[in-house]
Amino acid sequence: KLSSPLRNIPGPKSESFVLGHLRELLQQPAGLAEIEWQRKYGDIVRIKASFGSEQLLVADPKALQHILCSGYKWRRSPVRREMGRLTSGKGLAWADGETHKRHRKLMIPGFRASETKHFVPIFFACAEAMSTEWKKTISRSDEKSQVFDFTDHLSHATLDAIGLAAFDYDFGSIHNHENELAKAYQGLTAKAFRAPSNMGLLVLDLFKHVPSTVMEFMNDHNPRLKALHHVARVGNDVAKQLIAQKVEEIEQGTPNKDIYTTLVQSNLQESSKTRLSGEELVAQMRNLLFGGHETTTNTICWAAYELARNPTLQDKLRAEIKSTERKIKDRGQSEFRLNDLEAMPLLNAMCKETLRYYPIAIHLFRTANEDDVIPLSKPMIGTTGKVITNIAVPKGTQIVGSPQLYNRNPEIFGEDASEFNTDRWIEGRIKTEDTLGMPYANLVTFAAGSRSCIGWRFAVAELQTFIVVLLRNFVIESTPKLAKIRRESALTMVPVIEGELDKGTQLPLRVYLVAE
Ligand code: HEM
Repeated sequence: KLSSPLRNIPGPKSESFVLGHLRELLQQPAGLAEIEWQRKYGDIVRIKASFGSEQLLVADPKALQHILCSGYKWRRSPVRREMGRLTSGKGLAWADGETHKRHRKLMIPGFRASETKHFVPIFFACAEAMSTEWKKTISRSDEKSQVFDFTDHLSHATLDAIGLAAFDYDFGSIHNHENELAKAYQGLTAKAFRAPSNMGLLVLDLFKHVPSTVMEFMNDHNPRLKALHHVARVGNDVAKQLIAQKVEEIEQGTPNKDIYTTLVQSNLQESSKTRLSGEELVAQMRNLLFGGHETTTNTICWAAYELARNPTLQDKLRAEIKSTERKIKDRGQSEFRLNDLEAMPLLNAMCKETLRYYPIAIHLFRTANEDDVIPLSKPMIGTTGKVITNIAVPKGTQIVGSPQLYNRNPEIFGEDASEFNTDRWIEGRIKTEDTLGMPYANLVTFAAGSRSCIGWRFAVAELQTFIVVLLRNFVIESTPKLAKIRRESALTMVPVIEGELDKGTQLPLRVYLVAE
């Protein structure tokens, strides 16, 4: 299309006019097509959405930083915000512009480093509770080891962790699988978003032409979304009870240290103009549950997957854990604090490498709210052979930011960036100068800018803790099915087994007790 403002940007031809590249982007194993496109066309690729509409796949560091850190010049795309509303109500992930700024300001205090350190004992308790269950199962069997599906067990343990840390709410999910809220949230993303049909992809893309009120009405009355409607009802009821309880504790002068209490407390101090409404407060709770549960479950799973494949790395990490335990004992204490976790070089290399290689939030969808010029890290050759140093785009342009591609940039992460290798962090082979405003380790896994992940410190501390607890208790071993594990695209990047997709997320690993 000659009139297209993006016509000079190279990209693949699409085989389907109706669906463009949506199937390659959203149906295939996460990243497969993208990696191929990057290899062929570079860090900015023009791809098609439905009926010939165009979007840019962006992995260029400077372009990504420009877009993500533009304040509200580039907005989270309306369809993604609607997904935020469906999963969590009109809270932080849905809010836009000034409303988003207001929500975010009130949510931030619960996520500072000073708050995160209080959550570490909770993470340890949940990870240990899961380990105790595993030890019981192993001791009851005739074998010295057992195969556990990590996706299932970790999802219970991390649900308990987010419940206690964020709300002081005990799902009791490790021991009891009957809690209604827990059941509603278990595997929600995979249930709601895995393997969308061609029709599903088309409808999702066409929503970009539909006004948000119409989109909301259609979705609220769509019987196919009943799992999400159910989660909304159950979540709202629990959130209302929790708010009443928090307000009472604050009034009695006995507030807890969870994230939700901090939010309710900050909100009480706000002026009536900026204060969050009851509906907005309720939505924040569901935002935290949705944003903070399956994301961490799957990230810990991918870390365990890499550990199972690499016994030497496990041994080295276990040695680092043992030596830190001795230091903690020498100072008369018994358990790790946040400082101890952060002072462990290999543990942190493992966390960074896991988050680099498995950025579970697969895409960052943004729409230009005004005409703009996107700068590039390095010039590229356009389709006409002309050198392009920046890209002028009109208001309404859609981009898909790709953490998977950015995180594999060899100029930042080294020539072997397409492999999992913790050494790159230990040896300091990462380009850290001119970091792009990414919150953690120069990675775009948690996005960047005004809509970056608010829970990144929470997520990193939880990942650190679960690796420590898993490895001080167990040796993790591969199983024959490991060769068939693939990264499935389900809004987040989840492990599934080739040939067993109908079983949903799975990661069966063999676990032995660690020798004393
Ligand atoms: C490894 C774990 C995690 C990853 C990789 C991750 C990644 C992300 C990314 C990429 C975004 C931006 C999405 C976008 O703009 O399109 C985001 C937003 C968000 N995350 Fe996380 N996240 C993780 C864990 C958490 C945790 C533990 C919490 C809460 C306890 C959380 C709460 C949120 C919320 C509320 C937002 C919306 C922020 C806003 O729009 O202002 N996330 N996350």
